[in-house]
Amino acid sequence: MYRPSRHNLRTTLDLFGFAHLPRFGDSSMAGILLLALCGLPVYIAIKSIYRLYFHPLSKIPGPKLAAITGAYEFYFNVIKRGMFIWEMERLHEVYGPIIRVTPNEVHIKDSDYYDEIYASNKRRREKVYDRVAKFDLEGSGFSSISPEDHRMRRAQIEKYFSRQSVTNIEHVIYESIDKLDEHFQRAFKTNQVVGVDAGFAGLTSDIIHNYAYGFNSGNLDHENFNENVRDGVNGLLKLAHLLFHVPILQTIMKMLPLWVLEKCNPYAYALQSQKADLLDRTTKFIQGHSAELKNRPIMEILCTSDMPEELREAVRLNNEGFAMVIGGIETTARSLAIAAFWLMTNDTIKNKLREELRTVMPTPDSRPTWSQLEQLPYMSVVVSETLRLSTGIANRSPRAAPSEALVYKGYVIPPGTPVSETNYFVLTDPEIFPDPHTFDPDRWLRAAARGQRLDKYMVNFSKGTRICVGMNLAYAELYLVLAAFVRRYDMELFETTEKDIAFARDFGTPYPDDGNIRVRAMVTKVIEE
Ligand code: HEM
Repeated sequence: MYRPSRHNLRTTLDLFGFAHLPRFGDSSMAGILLLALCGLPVYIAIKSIYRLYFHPLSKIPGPKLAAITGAYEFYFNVIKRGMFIWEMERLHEVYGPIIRVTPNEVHIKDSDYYDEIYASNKRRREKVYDRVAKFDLEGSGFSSISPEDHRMRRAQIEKYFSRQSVTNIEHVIYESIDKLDEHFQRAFKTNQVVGVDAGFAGLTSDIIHNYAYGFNSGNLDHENFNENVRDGVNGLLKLAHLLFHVPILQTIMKMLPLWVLEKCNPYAYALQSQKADLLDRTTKFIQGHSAELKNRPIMEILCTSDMPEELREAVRLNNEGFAMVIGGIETTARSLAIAAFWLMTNDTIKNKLREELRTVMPTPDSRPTWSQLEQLPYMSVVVSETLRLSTGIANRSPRAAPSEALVYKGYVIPPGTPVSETNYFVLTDPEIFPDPHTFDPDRWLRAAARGQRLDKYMVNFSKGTRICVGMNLAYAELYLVLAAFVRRYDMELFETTEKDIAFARDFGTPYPDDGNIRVRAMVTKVIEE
């Protein structure tokens, strides 16, 4: 067998003009290696000294290690799996309301400062590339960095999520409620345990797939709500910390054939195969294949509408649709599951709500509109309290003010610095929501009677220009589904405790300590009157 000798290899290199390269075995090569070995620690030392004493954020309080290296966050989020949020909570107790959480990012824990960071379009705010890149939604409104790109992309989709547009699709939500009802009725008759969280995820998944892509994801037609359809979204969420710290994995994941991915990582496989399926549908829409529905889905309209050439590319358009799918399933489904949990554990609240619902739902199968339900005072505060305790997005989403120095309690944050708050800290701020972990809808009524406006602190959907585009759909789902749930059945929790819903780990959305959020129940009564 031919083996190139060192001489042969060298001659070849010389021939191709690489004569200047150091030769293996040469003393110069050893010198370079030695320099690299010694240089690396020196480089790290110089960089650390710079970050600690000369960096523009060097005056911001916080642990030295977090100021020196992103490995601090890596340790808590990747090695200890989703625990950096609790470390940040601890650091705030030690260092105060403003801390430097990474070499380049400042975190503030002050519910009254939130609007400064997540500001309206009068004050320019940008997203931070590294923080959105991990979601691989390049070109979508969600992933846009500059306000100009964001405005242009969001303008294409926000009309489909206006109050009026969502009101127009209430029948789609009711179709899914009816299917869920069949499951609950069957579980009652057969005395079987029902996976309430999976049922709600099936419902939100069917609705958003139907509305955005025009097909029924079929979750509610499936006996167990086709639970593994959640794997794609959960896959993305569970991998997000790792992909943030080791971005090359994203590229590798996309390059690997699906069958290899299936063997290596079932979550990554679920994510990539779901995305590939949706891309296929987007491509067909672009080629003019219609979903043959009376109401054309958002993606079909987008793919055939007049928009600047640069916005029409299939992968970009699909990322826009996939952002709706990711945003629209677990967030709302978890809120519904958490509401179900608290309503099952508190008969007084459930009965009070049921009595109020009777005013617009004379029979259990009445179909009140979202707008009717919103006018019910107790229903409204149950929804607010549900959202407060379910958090929605757990991970911080920093903003940078490129042309403005933010000032907080005498600390000047230079323009362009990523600054964040964590929604959970606002939603459980004991100064605003005393006894914050108790499900207490009446707190909203008591505060209103005192003239205090708690809704100012409802940051579940973020604030400012980047506020959730699907907020109206989420509200409509919460109102319509919870009304039907409370008016139609009595349920008892089955092998489910607060531990199964408690926020213990941050994987983008809140996860319990072990596995996914889980609310299982027995239907003890189907209400007839
Ligand atoms: C309880 C339910 C929901 C919660 C708590 C929630 C929360 C949020 C938050 C906090 C953001 C801002 C993210 C950031 O700053 O990086 C956001 C953005 C977004 N959400 Fe939601 N969301 C919910 C439901 C939905 C639904 C039903 C959809 C379906 C369309 C959706 C689609 C989106 C999209 C596309 C964005 C990006 C918007 C933009 O940047 O213009 N979300 N959501």
